[in-house]
Amino acid sequence: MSASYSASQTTQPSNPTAPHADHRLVDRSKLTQMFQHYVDIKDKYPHAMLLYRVGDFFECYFEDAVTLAQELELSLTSKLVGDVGRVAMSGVPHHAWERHATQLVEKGYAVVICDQVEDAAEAAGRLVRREVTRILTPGTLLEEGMLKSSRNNYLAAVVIAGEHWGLAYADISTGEFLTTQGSNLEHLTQELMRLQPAEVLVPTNAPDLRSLLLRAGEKSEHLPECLPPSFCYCLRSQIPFSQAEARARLLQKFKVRSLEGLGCDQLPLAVRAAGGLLEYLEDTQKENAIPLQLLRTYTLTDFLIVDYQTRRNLEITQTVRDGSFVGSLLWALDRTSTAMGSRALRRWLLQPLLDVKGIRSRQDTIQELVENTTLRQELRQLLRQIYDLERLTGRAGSGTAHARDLVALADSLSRLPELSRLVASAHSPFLKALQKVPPVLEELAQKIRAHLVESPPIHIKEGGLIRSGINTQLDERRATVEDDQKWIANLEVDERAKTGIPTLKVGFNKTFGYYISISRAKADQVPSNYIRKQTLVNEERYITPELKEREARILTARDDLNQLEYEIFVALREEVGGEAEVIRNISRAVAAADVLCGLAELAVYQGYCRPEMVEGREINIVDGRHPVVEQSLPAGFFVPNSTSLGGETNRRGAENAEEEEEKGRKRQGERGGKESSLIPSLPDSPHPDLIILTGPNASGKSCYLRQVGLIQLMAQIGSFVPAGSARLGVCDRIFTRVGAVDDLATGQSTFMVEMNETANILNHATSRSLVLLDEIGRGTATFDGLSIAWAVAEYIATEILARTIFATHYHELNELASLLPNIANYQVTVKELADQIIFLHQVQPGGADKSYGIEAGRLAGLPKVVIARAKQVMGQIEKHSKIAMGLQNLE
Ligand SMILES: Nc1ncnc2c1ncn2[C@@H]1O[C@H](COP(=O)(O)OP(=O)(O)OP(=O)(O)O)[C@@H](O)[C@H]1O
Repeated sequence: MSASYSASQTTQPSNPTAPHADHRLVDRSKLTQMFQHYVDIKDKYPHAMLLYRVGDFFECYFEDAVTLAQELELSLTSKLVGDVGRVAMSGVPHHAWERHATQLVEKGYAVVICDQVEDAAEAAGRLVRREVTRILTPGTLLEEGMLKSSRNNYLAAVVIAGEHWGLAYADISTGEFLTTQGSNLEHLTQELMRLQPAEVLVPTNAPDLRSLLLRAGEKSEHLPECLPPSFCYCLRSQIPFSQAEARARLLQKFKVRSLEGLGCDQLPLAVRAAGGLLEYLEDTQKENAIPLQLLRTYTLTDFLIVDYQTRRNLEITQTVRDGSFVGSLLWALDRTSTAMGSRALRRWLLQPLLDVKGIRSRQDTIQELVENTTLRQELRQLLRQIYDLERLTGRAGSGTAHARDLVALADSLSRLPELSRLVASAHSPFLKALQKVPPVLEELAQKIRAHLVESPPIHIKEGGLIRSGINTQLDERRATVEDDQKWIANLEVDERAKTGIPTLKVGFNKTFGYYISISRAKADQVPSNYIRKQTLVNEERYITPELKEREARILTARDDLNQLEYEIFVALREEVGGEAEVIRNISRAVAAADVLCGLAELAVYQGYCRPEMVEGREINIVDGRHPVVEQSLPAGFFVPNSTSLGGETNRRGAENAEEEEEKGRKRQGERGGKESSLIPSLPDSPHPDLIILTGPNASGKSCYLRQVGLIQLMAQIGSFVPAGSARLGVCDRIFTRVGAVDDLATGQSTFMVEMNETANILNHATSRSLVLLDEIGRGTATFDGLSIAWAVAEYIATEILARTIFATHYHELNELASLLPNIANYQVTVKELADQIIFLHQVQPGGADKSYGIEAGRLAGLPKVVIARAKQVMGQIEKHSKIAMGLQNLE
């Protein structure tokens, strides 16, 4: 049973006079009609928080009341219900439900909204009609206030069969819907970590087949162990995830005869996951038909693979230290002007490209915008006036948009023709995509503007939305109401004249409606047709039959008017929803142009260059900079450094990874699993495959290492890069092994974490990969560590041939370069003065010939004798540690 439910489940209090706090334990025959309805609904959604509309409040009763009060720190009261006695109760004002529901969803609860769907007056004495109008779960949010504008909110579904898996995900607020399949569970984990879904659906054999929501970190025997614990999971029935049902559902949803066009015909697990996800939406979104885009099938290997550790180490979307956005690569690069662009940039950074053509067309667009300053600036200005078209459309399509959303949508749509005029003579692909605006969108924008007033109210059932002249019936009703209102407005003047009471007033309140108010001192002067309704301290309130008649007319006419306005609005909203596909197509183009325009702006202001993307394995960066550190230092303080790795001359490896794996296997076989040959026949090269990078603490090794990784990653999203110039071959993966932290959650030691990560790299890297290793072997005894570091570097340089930078304090590793021609030594230089070390942050060829640890100890104030002794010990160690020579003797 889910903890979200058990948290809300409270046992019957031992004190018989305490309010009931478990709806299952009351005698239902004794409940009032409304409460019977309440418990019926609660039975249907036992695992969700039920917010039940009563008048101006959404109320919770029984166990939900207790949970609501606890979770949102509200007061818990009770209500006397029929003959069952008191029932625990708490609630929130109806206009604030979104805020409170958001908090509950953030805490991992599913929330069911049961609203009044008719006016209390309409019900005229019988029970007001109430229906479940919305079910909110973390992955199915649509409301503006509940979503972060700069990131997608994904709902994912997984199907696992042995080592094979299917994964589908959708952002129902923007309509994206994708699916994929794989055969290695580790890849599933990595993909989930990339997506960071708000909710993950998992088919299960759990006995209770209704939705069970497990909050992040919560355990369940029904949850497959391979799934990372950091997400919110929803356990679902197996049936909609079956091949037949899932397939049928997809065919029906997308009105296609076969799944071939969607690309998943031959991917049964991908189909099952996507079908299961669709069923969940049907189940939770009720009549709100979510406008999803056509399902797209993708393959993990279509993109540069950046695993979770690497994304974390390179601080792509958040910093390692405190998980903040400020200081991350995304923070440094984001100059977008729209929410859509901001989300797209995040997606691009998490899924860089492999396809050189795709990269170049992004570069071409950036280049055009870099070169054409006026175009860039005008484009940015115009983009700023475009609201979140993707999400506004989503809300229109799902019937949750209010009138202000449609006005914002119309405003944005009417910017599109301006946008198209602006880019009319542009020639790069992503700007050309904006040149044609489907005429239907202009018409739609005009229609919305023609129908809706300029600043409509937030509530859509209380009138004041629709302009006059749109609907004759509406105009007639309005005229009647206005006439009657005029009559009432004149009444005060007329009655004052008639009665001779100058202080007479006409007022209105919710309980009595319209009334005539007269001070008590003048009460003896009231005419005989006045009927006294209420006596206050200083005044008497009256009505007249004529006033009441007018009032009834006004109120009914106003209700009718509001209803008619609502109907016109809903029809308009549906029309907008009907164009979701067209709007979203252009939104995607706007988002992409926004990202590229932002990257162009960045390139200009930060002095980035267009990297030349080449076919080979080359990574050639002249005067590269770290994009984030550079921005956090005063201008001109960052010291640029160059990098040259993996030139053509080193290409001993095969063209593609598969061939390479095969070669690797052969190599392994030839040696009968023996250790690798120490001196491979590699030609000398100015572009090594592996750089051993040494230098004192805080000299800039980590910074340099990351800068190379970030430049490569930026290049593969199509961005310009912080360098004087760059020639870059496309990488298939970037690996990092950086720093050392104990993984307390899994109880693994620093050293084990480090070894696991290193093993992962050695087992998966290819000659097309970029490997960044920062300190290997520090978490164990020095000799163990040094030996492992040596063997790892050697293995990479001889067997894998991945482009690698290996930062280390073991300057003994510099000896490797004398053995292997594709290894080069680099050092980050410092200037030593008598009593201080000056960091130059310059990376230069050559290895640091000494470790600065003892020096650092001296500067820190260690006693002189300790320093002197340390130097003696050091001398001894060095004397006996000519590793290369020793190993050669072994051969
Ligand atoms: N190229 C550079 N230009 C200017 N400042 C730099 C440069 N590289 C690094 N720095 C500064 O030096 C600081 C230390 O750099 P970094 O953490 O990379 O050192 P390190 O050699 O890896 O140290 P340790 O061995 O202790 O891990 C950085 O925070 C940065 O502010």
